[in-house]
Amino acid sequence: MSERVAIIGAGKIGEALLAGLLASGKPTRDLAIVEHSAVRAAEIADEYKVLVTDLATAVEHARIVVVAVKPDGVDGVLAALGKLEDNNDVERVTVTLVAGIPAAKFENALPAGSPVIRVMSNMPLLVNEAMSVLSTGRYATAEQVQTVSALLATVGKVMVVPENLMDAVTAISGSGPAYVFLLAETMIDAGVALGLTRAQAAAMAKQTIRGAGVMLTDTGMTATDLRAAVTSPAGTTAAAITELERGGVRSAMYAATAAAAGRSAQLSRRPELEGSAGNDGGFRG
Ligand SMILES: NC(=O)C1=CN([C@@H]2O[C@H](COP(=O)(O)OP(=O)(O)OC[C@H]3O[C@@H](n4cnc5c(N)ncnc54)[C@H](OP(=O)(O)O)[C@@H]3O)[C@@H](O)[C@H]2O)C=CC1
Ligand SMILES: O=C(O)[C@@H]1CCC=N1
Repeated sequence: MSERVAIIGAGKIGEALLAGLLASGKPTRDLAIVEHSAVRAAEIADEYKVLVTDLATAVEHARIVVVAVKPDGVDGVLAALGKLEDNNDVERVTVTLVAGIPAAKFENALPAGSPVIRVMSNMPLLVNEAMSVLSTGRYATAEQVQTVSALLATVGKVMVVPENLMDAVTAISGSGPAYVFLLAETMIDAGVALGLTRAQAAAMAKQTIRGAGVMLTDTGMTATDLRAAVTSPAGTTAAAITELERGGVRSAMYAATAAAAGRSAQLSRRPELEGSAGNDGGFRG
């Protein structure tokens, strides 16, 4: 893959994408970063030895322009992209990683017919284990979808869905790593409460979640069958699961993901709400 990629916004997800692409072998010369914050820009240039530059320079030869700013920053990016002279000799595809914002918003602001692909990826980009889910805008060609899919396949798994599923995707795989990290955090605290040192509990929780994750992806067994395999009749796991059910773990997950999907839908109508406390209680991923 030799296409030059410009990433606008080198925050948490922009950096994760950058780091993942570099780790997967993409040459530094094929990447360019645009970052608002001068401090952050200097950190990224220092850490990754990559070109951090202005929008016009970054976009000039880019085949793929990735927008990785918060929803309330999209208008600013689109205004700046709209002011650029389109003297590119290659056709450019805009990839938006922004939660909640429809591809049509980009298509309406960019020059007529501009190809746009909306992607919900997730933080494991950083370790080349992302789940990236694409939906195709009105003007993106099959070849462009293939190009972007191939790029994202270097940093994890890729799936294509209709855009009306993107709020659900955001709730499951976009925000999903945070649910697992919360579980890990809680298991570690609970282990300390049971008498383990924090280091012991952390090592056990991390390896247990890693091992369970590999079993989920690599054995071909369902989550239900795997859980049953661990649960001996009248054993310790059954005792634990009885308490998790009593605590409403399933209904909490349904409610949590419904809240995330609702928030994504809300952002599509009111991106300026991003950053304000909504039904997520103000906690941010
Ligand atoms: N974090 C995650 O796990 C995931 C995030 N996303 C999506 O990715 C997007 C970014 O999220 P995240 O990385 O967490 O947010 P961050 O706030 O960490 O990163 C956004 C970065 O973009 C910069 N920025 C804002 N406007 C511009 C601009 N016009 N030009 C250049 N840089 C700009 C910001 O600078 P400054 O702070 O100075 O404004 C900031 O450094 C969001 O839309 C989110 O929905 C999607 C999937 C997962
Ligand atoms: O919390 C958020 O809004 C972003 C989108 C998915 C993960 N983080």
